[in-house]
Amino acid sequence: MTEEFNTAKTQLDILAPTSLSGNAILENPLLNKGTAFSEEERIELGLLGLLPPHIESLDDQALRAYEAFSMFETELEKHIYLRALQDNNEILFYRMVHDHLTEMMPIIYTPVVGEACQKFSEIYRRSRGLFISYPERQYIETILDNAIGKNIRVIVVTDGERILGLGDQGAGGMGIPIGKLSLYSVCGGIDPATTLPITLDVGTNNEERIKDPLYIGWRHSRINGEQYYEFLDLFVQAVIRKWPQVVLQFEDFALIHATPLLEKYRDQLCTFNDDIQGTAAVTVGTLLAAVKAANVSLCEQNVVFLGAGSAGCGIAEQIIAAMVMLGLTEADARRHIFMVDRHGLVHDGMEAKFPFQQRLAQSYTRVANWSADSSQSISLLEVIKQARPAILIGVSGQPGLFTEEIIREMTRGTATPIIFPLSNPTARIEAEPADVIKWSDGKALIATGSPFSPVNYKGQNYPIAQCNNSYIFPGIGLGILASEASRVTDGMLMAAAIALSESAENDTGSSESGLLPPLEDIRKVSKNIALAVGLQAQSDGVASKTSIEILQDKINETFWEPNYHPIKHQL
Ligand SMILES: O=C([O-])CC(=O)C(=O)O
Ligand SMILES: [Mg+2]
Repeated sequence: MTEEFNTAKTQLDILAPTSLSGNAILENPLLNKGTAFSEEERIELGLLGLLPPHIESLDDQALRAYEAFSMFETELEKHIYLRALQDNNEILFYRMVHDHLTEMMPIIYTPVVGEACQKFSEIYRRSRGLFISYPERQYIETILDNAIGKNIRVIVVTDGERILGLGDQGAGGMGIPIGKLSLYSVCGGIDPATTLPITLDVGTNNEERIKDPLYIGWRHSRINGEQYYEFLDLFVQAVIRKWPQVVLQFEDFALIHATPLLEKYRDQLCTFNDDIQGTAAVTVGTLLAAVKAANVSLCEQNVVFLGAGSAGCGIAEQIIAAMVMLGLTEADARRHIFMVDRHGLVHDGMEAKFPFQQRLAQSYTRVANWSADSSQSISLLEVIKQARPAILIGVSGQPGLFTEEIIREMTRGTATPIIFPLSNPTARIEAEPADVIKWSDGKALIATGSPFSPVNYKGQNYPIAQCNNSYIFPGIGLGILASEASRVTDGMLMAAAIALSESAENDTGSSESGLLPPLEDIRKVSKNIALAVGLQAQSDGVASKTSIEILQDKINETFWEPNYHPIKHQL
C-alpha cells in the first residue's frame, strides 16, 4: 500500500456515507484544499465560483501562509494563526509545520501552548476535538459518536488539572491534547484524520478561570473522589467499546490521579501516561546518550532528583530499570537514586505521601548524619555534597532552584556534571542553560524540557538538547499502530528510550542540538523508535510476530505525510 493510497482512503472515508459538496467541503479542514482544488474537482464537488480562479499548488499556498505567519509579532498571535490554519486546511497546516519544524514547534507546543491554555477562553475560535463535561456524562456515547473522524486510532485526553507546570487550567487544558496530536502527525506520521483530542471537564479549582466571564468551561469546582473515578470509568469503558484498538494517552492529569488511573487501565486497553512514562523514556534515552558522551558508566553514578512527583518518580523507576538491564541488582540500583522534594531528601525516617515515593525512599540509617542541623530534613545541597552525584534532574515545576551554589557543588564532585532542568514551560525551569554553562565553566552536559537556543560561552557554542516527550511519544504511537499492539508494556518504553539514545549516538558530531538528534531528523527518529517498540511488543506477546522487514514496511505504510490527493465525489 502506498502513502498516496493511505491518505486518499482517509479522505474518502470522511466523505462516506453522506457525500459532501460545495461549502461543506471547504468547511471541513481534512478535505479543504482551498485554492489548490483542480478545475475537475471544482466542477465535480460543486466548488465552482466559491474559490478565486487561480489554481495554486500546496507549495504556493505554503509560501503565502508562511508570509502571513511571519507578519505576526507575538508568539501567541502566531499560535492563534497556526491553529486557525489547522482548523481551515489541515494539510497546509501540517506542510508548514513540517517545513519549519524548529521555528513552529515551540509555537504549537511547549512553551507557547502553555499561554494558549491560560488564555484558551479569550482566543477560542472554533471547535476541535471533544469536550466531555461532567454534567453531560449520560451522553458520553453520543459525544464519542459525534467525533468527526470515524476511524480513530489515537486519543490524547486531559482533565486540565496540571497543565505543564501551570497548574489547573480547567477546560482551557484542551490546548494540550490538540498540540500533542499535532506532533503525533508531524513527527510520528499519524494521519490526523485518525486522531482525537478530548478534554474531560470535571470543573476547575482555578478561581481566576471560574470568575472569568469569558470562561468556556463548566463553572464548578472540581469533582473528586469516587465521583471522579466513576466518571473516568464511564469515559474509558465507552472508549473501549467504541474503539477497542485505540491508543489512549493520558496527559497533564494531577499527581493524585495520574498513577492510579495508569495502574487501573493499563491492562484494559492500549494506554499510557505521557507525563510519567513518556517523560521517563525520553529522559532515560537522553541520559544514556549523556553518560556515553561523558564517557562514564550509568551504573556507577548517583542520580539526584529535585521534585518527587509522578514525573520524577517515573523517571527514577525507569533509570533503575536501565541500571538493572545493565547488570545491577534492583536493590543496588535503588541505592543510587536520591529524591528531593520541598521537605528535603525522601527517606524512610519521614512519612512519604504516596506509595510510589515510598519505593524510592533512601534508608534513614544510611543518611542520618547528612543533615546540616539536628532535624531529619536533608537539603538538596547536603545531598549533593554527600552523595556526589554526576546527574542532577529537575522536575520540580519551580523556577530557579538550581542555584549557582548547587551547580558549583555538582561541578566540584564530577568531571562532567549532567544537569537536566526539565520543568516546563520555559518560565518554570530550575536554571537557565546559560547560567549552568557559566557556573560549571562549560563542563555541564545539559538537556531541558522546553526549547533553548545554543549558549555561547568563552567563544564556544553549546547546543542545548530539548529532552521533551515529543522525541518519544510520536514514535511509540507509530510503533503501536504499525505492530497493532494491544497494550503498552514497560519493555516497550525501555525499547523506545534505547532507540532514542542510539539515534542520538548516530547523530553526534553533526548535531546542532547537543545530546539529541536535531529536530529536523525527528521523523527518522520516530521510525527507529517505532521499529524498536513494535519488535518489543511482539516479544512481550502483545502483538503478533512478524519479520523485521514486514514491521518496517508497516511503519512506512502507516507513516502519513502532508500531501494533497485527488478527491472524488461519492454518492
Ligand atoms: O508538553 C511538554 O512539553 C511535556 C509535558 O508533557 C509536560 O510538561 O506536561
Ligand atoms: Mg504533559
